[in-house]
Amino acid sequence: MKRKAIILDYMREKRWPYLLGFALLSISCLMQLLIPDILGRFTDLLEQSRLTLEDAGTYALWLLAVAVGVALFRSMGRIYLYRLSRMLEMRIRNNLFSHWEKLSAQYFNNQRIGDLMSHAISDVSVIREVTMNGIFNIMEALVLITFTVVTMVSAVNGWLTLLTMLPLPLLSILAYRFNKRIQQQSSDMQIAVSNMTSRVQEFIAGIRVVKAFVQEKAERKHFTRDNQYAVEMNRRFVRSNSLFGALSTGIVGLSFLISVVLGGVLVLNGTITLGEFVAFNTYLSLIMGPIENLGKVVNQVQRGIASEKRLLSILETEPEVVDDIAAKPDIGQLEGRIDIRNLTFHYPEAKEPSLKNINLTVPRGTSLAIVGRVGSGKSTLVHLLVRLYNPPQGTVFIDGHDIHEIPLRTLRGQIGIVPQDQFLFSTTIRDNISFDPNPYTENEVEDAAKLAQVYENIAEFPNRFDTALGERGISLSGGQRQRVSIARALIKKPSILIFDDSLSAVDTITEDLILEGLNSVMNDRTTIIIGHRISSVKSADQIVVLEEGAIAERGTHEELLQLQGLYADLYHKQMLDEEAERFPEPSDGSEIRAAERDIAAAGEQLAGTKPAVPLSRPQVLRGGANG
Ligand SMILES: Nc1ncnc2c1ncn2[C@@H]1O[C@H](COP(=O)(O)OP(=O)(O)OP(=O)(O)O)[C@@H](O)[C@H]1O
Repeated sequence: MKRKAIILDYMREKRWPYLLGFALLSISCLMQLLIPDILGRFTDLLEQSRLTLEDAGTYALWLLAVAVGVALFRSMGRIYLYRLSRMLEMRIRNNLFSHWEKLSAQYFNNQRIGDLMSHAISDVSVIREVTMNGIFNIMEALVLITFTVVTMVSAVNGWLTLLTMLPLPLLSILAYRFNKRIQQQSSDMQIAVSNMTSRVQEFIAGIRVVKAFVQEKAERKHFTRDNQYAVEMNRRFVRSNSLFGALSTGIVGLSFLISVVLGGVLVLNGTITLGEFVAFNTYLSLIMGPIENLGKVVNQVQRGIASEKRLLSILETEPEVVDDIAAKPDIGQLEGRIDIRNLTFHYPEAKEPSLKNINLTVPRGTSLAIVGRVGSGKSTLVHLLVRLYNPPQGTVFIDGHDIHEIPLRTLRGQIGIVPQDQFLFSTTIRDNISFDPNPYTENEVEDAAKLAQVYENIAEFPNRFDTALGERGISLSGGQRQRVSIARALIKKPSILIFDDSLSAVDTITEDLILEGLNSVMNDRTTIIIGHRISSVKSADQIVVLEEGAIAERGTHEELLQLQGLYADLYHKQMLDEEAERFPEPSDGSEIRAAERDIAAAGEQLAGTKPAVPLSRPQVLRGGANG
């Protein structure tokens, strides 16, 4: 649905509650008009020496009653209007969150977290301010100024009113002149704050890298620069705001000066009474606040428009990956046969395709392993299977259905993916494992953890499955995190299970245990394993080697070895490395040096890079094909 205006649409929808708030405020404004009148009458009686003690008491009681009434209705109106704007704030945040949920992975690739946080916090708060204080001030100003001016004309003097009001149009001209500048500065200020937020967020997420590379000083320098810039932007904004505030106060003061001078002359020549003069100046002081506030409201509204524009640009971003019109809701259980036909895929704005003419069939219940260098397109291929990105129509099929025909919920609900980035939420291990719309029993959570070979680790934690994880599961080791994310995919008992380089952080013995365990549950299910270790891919029913987005080799482990290509090179390199490890201290070192030369040569050939130092085992195993 296209949204035209967040604030106006909301006010239109809540017009009756807003009218009620307006009515409460109007009553308080009208009651305020009684105060100058009471003071005027009191002054006239005093001047004519006709004031009795009883009159004084009555006037005092009236003033008290009016003050209580004004306070009561004004605060009721304020509370009421504030509640409406808090509800709008909550609604925008919810809409923003659910809209973000619909947007594609590509959208988030192009955004910085700081910008998103700034939209969620600053922009929404600015809108709340506009609808809270802004609308309150506009309503109060409209009612109070209109009624007061009418009373000033009818009850005191038309000319005096006209002349004292004369400087006020200057306020509108001033607001117009400041309009663009303040809006631009508000946006610069928000960008500066979001730059700073992004830097802090990135610094905290990468704290270990920063420390390991001794980059604290450099990071501090960058942060100080961003911080100074944010303060400077804020200063510019405050300077313009203050200048505007000062000039508008000056204009209001000028009108007060005219009132005192001209009003004094009118009293002296007997055109108005002293009581009317006092009442007139009290009327004027009543509208001074609202007139000043009008100036502020102009600023608030300007900032609100800028924030509304930014929020609308997010809320109007069309989600790229949605259920197609062709989606068939009756597609239920998937069996897991995968067919990929002539798949060529470009990321938006990428010059080169990341996948080129892929043709592949994975029968139900079989396993496919994908190996290849860094950036050869392995993750892209599996991301297309879960439609994190949209493959072209007619290229990817599951059980014979084009995946565009399979409702997203069905598709993703039946594919268990263990992503390369084993992101865990800052909640308990149990919640991380059972992260699925379906509820799971304690036994199911434990079974998944057992299959993923992480049960024993969890059982050793004092709170077992209730152990809370820090941000990104910081209290777990890399291997433990990887296994918890494996358990999270296994618990769904998916028709298709995908490991995107997800066994890299576990040792080979644990890897064997995980793969063995999987055999028992994956009988009828299809498995795709992306890996760099031969040990994790060699028993797959078919193995494909990707090279620059295209399938360079395919076959079983034995077939690929016979082919003597990239796969065989990777295998020999890893074998050599294992040999080197088995004979750590040869008599004169010549064997290990020879092995190291072979490994380095294989590494260069496969990864296209020249290792600066002889490779150690883990480097070879994980860095061979992926450089
Ligand atoms: N969101 C994206 N937008 C544009 N290009 C992308 C995007 N994601 C990946 N690429 C590019 O697509 C190509 C394939 O990337 P992909 O992540 O699929 O490689 P990979 O084989 O999984 O690498 P690795 O072994 O490092 O995981 C690379 O050239 C990469 O730079």
